[in-house]
Amino acid sequence: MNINQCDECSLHQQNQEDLFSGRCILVNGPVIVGAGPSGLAVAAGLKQDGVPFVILERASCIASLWQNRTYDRLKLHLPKQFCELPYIPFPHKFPQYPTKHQFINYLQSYAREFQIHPRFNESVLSANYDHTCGLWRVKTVNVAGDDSSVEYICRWLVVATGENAEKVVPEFEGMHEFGGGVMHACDYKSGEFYRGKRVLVVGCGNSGMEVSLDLCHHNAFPSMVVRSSVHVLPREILGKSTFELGVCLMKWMPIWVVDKILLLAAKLILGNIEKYGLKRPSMGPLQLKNTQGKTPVLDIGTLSRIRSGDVKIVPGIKKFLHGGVELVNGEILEIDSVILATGYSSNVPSWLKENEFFSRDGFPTSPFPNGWKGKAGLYAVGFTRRGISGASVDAIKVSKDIIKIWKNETKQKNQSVGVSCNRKCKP
Ligand SMILES: Cc1cc2nc3c(=O)[nH]c(=O)nc-3n(C[C@H](O)[C@H](O)[C@H](O)COP(=O)(O)OP(=O)(O)OC[C@H]3O[C@@H](n4cnc5c(N)ncnc54)[C@H](O)[C@@H]3O)c2cc1C
Ligand SMILES: NC(=O)C1=CN([C@@H]2O[C@H](COP(=O)(O)OP(=O)(O)OC[C@H]3O[C@@H](n4cnc5c(N)ncnc54)[C@H](OP(=O)(O)O)[C@@H]3O)[C@@H](O)[C@H]2O)C=CC1
Ligand SMILES: O=C(O)C(=O)Cc1c[nH]c2ccccc12
Repeated sequence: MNINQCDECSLHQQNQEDLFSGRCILVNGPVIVGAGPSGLAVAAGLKQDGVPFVILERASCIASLWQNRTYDRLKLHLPKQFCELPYIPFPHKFPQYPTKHQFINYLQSYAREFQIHPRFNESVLSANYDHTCGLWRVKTVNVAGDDSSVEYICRWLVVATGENAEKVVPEFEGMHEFGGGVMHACDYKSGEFYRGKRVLVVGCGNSGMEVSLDLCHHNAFPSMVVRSSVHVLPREILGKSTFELGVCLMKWMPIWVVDKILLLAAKLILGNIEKYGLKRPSMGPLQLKNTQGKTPVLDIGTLSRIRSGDVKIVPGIKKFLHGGVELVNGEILEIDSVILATGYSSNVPSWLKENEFFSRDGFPTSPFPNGWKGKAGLYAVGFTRRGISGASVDAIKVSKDIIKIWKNETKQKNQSVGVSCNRKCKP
């Protein structure tokens, strides 16, 4: 067997064609899938203690959600202290709500500081636990052109592919007859391409709301589909972040009481929003986020555009027609373009061959704070439905746990030098 030590990432490269049609690489440490904030935070923790690892990233850059799949004017909507990764704070000069460019710059210097070098353009196709040898087998395909595949073999597998890995694109009757442009919000960059156009924005989460506002800024005419209900909260209450207020109150009282307080404040500040067609869910905003992952809208100005009539609220879609749409109330709207702000899903079930730790929706079965560690060296980071601060909490726990075991195992291995490993991996 030809085993090479790779200096860059402490890999043992094993050129054994009979194991797998592509290359087979034995990793001395964890494989981390995803180089977004979650993957980077785990990597940083490991680096600090000298534990080697490999990060696999399907895109050609770190934080691809932020770099490739968000619109130009996006800002963080939680205050900066809730969006920092462990170990390195944001620069002091950052505003309360950093822009996406500031956030990306921070993540890039974070990766530089910890010398994190992901293997870009490697999309993980499958990961199986091999009971025979007690190791994970992670297969990737190179998506940059040559389609070559690699199998990584490792003791620990960290899933950091995110809650927003894939866009949700619903099917609508008559969509192919529509004839105008249709794009998902993740491909929307700016309203400048929609000047003077009638745009149907499907969905009223933070994406739908913010895309509609951006369209207004560019003199387009958005109609936003609200098919069920939505919680809209002011981003600030009496000058203090609503999110921060919620976090503070939750230390002292049950979540449903906090929800009542936030809703009362929202009513005083925003008035009755139901009269605009924005029906509120029966469950409170934080409880809904915690149990179903539905994020409340933190209003950054769309509501005043709804009040003024610049953003029209419309009910659910019945079907698309040529150059228009029929709504469930029978109304027919003429439109030029459609933006699907219909959300995202986890992609874990498509590649992780495991059915205990992760459920079929691609989230860990155990809720926060217990969803970070599975069996047989499997970990999850960034599936807490608590944004970047939740991911940071996970990342610290995961890296500490792996460091502890890795150090123990390395010590034992060093103590038993000369004893050869009799574990075998079958192809
Ligand atoms: C528009 C938008 C704005 C947001 N704003 C905020 C905010 O202000 N504050 C906040 O706290 N949270 C916010 N969030 C929540 C968001 O989930 C986090 O900000 C953060 O990006 C999560 O980091 P992550 O690393 O877990 O996931 P991601 O950032 O999605 O990173 C996952 C990485 O995994 C890669 N990947 C996925 N599948 C594979 C595969 N099979 N093989 C290899 N690589 C793979 C992806 O390409 C991606 O780079 C926002 C989300 C969105 C969509
Ligand atoms: N500034 C920021 O920081 C921003 C943050 N984000 C975050 O990104 C994440 C994703 O947000 P977002 O992209 O808004 O996704 P969400 O999942 O929050 O919202 C999806 C929306 O699409 C609607 N929808 C889905 N399918 C259909 C359908 N077939 N017909 C009509 N409506 C449909 C949903 O309605 P229903 O509820 O009825 O299912 C819902 O209103 C969130 O966590 C959000 O907070 C997003 C934008 C900006
Ligand atoms: O922006 C997001 O998607 C987040 O997940 C951040 C977040 C976590 N918990 C919340 C509660 C209310 C609004 C946003 C969030």
